[in-house]
Amino acid sequence: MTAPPLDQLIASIAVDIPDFPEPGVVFRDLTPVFADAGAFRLVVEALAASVLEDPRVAALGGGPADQGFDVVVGVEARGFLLAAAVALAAGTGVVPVRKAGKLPRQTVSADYVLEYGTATLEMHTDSLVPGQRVLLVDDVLATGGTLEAAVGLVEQVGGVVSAVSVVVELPALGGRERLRPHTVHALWAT
Ligand SMILES: O=P(O)(O)OC[C@H]1O[C@H](OP(=O)(O)OP(=O)(O)O)[C@H](O)[C@@H]1O
Ligand SMILES: Nc1ncnc2[nH]cnc12
Repeated sequence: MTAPPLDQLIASIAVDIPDFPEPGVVFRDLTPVFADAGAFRLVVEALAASVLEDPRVAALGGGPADQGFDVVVGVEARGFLLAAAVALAAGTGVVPVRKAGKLPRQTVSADYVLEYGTATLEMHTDSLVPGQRVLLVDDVLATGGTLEAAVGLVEQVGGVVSAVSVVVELPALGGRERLRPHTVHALWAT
């Protein structure tokens, strides 16, 4: 039996929760995907390969062995589950974008609106080397408010976003358009 395509595998394991965390929101719960050893490995490997496999960003590469990014940046909290694993698979380090008040040294910060609320993200000002190429990772791209804020922080501290990679994109909410001109990779769109 052949394995299903990755988007079908993710779709078959993820769970939709209507009206969570507020009425009208369909929450895409990916925790069962992360809990499945085989699916988690495939997801992590696909995210790590996402820049390399995209001809649009081939120009960013430094040679055949170059994967198109130097470091992985992950967004608290669910993005952390992915970012550390992707960095390990890619052989890079990992840098956190955190919710407000968690980082101990000098930070840049950005307020933002997401599908079901508002929040503030922060990043250490010295967390990236100027010019360092970043793969920005999160679990869900909904309105794009979170990742737009994270892109802004990466750029403020001198990073260059190679691509934004997520497990699931909700295209009806327009996040991809909001992140233009940055390249967005999604393993599943629903
Ligand atoms: O595209 P958007 O509309 O901005 O929504 C996407 C964001 O929402 C979720 O995070 P949440 O703020 O719920 O935090 P969590 O990871 O701590 O659960 C998700 O992990 C993304 O970061
Ligand atoms: N519909 C949704 N499901 C899961 N996480 C989200 N983050 C923002 N919108 C979401």
